[in-house]
Amino acid sequence: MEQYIIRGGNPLVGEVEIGGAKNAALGILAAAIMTDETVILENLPEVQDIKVLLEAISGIGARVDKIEKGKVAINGSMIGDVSVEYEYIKKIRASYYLLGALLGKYKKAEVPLPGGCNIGSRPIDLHLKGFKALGAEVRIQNGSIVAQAEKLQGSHIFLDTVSVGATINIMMAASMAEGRTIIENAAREPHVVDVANFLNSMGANIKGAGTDVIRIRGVEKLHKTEYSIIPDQIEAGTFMFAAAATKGDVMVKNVIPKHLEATTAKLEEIGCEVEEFDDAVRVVASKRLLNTHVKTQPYPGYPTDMQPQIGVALSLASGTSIVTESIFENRFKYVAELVRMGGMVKVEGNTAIITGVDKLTGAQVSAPDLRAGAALVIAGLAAEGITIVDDIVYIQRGYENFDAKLRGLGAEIEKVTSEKEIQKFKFKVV
Ligand SMILES: CC(=O)N[C@H]1[C@@H](OP(=O)(O)OP(=O)(O)OC[C@H]2O[C@@H](n3ccc(=O)[nH]c3=O)[C@H](O)[C@@H]2O)O[C@H](CO)[C@@H](O)[C@@H]1O
Ligand SMILES: C=C(OP(=O)(O)O)C(=O)O
Repeated sequence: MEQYIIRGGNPLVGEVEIGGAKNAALGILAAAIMTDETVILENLPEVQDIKVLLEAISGIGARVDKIEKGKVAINGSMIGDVSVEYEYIKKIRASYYLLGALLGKYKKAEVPLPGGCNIGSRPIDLHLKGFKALGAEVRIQNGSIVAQAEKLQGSHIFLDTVSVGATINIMMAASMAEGRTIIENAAREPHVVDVANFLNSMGANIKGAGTDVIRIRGVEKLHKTEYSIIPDQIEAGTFMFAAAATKGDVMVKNVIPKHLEATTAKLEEIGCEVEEFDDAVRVVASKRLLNTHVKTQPYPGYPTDMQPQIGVALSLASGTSIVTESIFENRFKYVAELVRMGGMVKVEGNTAIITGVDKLTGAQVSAPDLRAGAALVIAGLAAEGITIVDDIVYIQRGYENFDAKLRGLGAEIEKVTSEKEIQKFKFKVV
């Protein structure tokens, strides 16, 4: 079992390059099989979730050729099977995008109920409601969602809750439906826009992505394209908070600063300087962080995927902060681990009350999920002494070369697999 071992206390200083957005890439990979022509994708992050989805796509007969790092060619003309195997699906959430993609293209799909991080109950009723509104018959059978239709017919769909997954899934299926679909109360996340731009580059007709009303005129066929995925705003935000928590000075490169506005605003509120460039942001934290209140919201609000990272930074701020999680009911699992490192945090319902402490101290902790795991790494980097983070498989779902990128900023962090390696790290002279 791989673990991270960290000797905390070094301010992070230097430059870090951000990769492609995992959550955009997952939607785009699924959408890429909707044409029989070859699609070339660039800036794919080399993370576990992407590997799993690529395997699932090959598993149903699509051809996947790696051209170079982060660049693949996908050809969906040979898909012979519209039923996806559970082996792939149980590992990731975004496997549900194969439903919208296969239903749109073949008018039939069979995909096991998805996995992903255990951050809440995560229903997919809105995805299914959307497919039904497009005329599909949808049923759950032996643990799988089976959706099929004679033909898909455009429809007017109102999403009761703002859902990234449902918006993208319905958008994909509706792209190949007959007539016009309107999605109201649509999610506005940058990855929704990226998937829409990608589909449009394949010949789809989608307007309004990035607003809460998306209009789609269905087309019969989609065609080949070459497309480069947007930078990952959550990876970028994670490094921005790592800089803040360690009182560092980090230039986060290859980002779209506009996508980081909610994160930037909070960093400024807690006393960091954030300088914006065309495709980079620099975060400088020269004094003790200040307390604040934050509530997670759909984009352009503060992202739930950045909640654990700000929680850890606020545990080192002066005064009391309040963090409210309004998207998922189970996203405070890092708190128990943070308390073991000396954090003073109390969770009441969907709120964490954080009393800032002067310092955290290293401990052995477990990553409970992807972003909570990354946040515990930040805690370890800021803490005095040695921290060991277990269950880093969760972190590897969404961060490419996390430890190497952190080492590039002066962090002392290693990926280890044995007690011997841990001892070697502990006794390394610094
Ligand atoms: C692979 C991927 O892109 N994952 C992201 C995606 O997850 P995911 O697409 O699962 O999240 P959603 O945006 O759908 O969820 C938002 C809220 O809607 C609820 N809901 C959702 C669908 C549904 O059919 N019914 C329903 O009630 C959820 O329980 C949640 O409370 O967006 C989340 C919110 O930004 C992020 O935290 C995840 O990292
Ligand atoms: C929760 C996340 O991913 P998933 O929805 O795939 O579990 C995430 O990216 O933070």
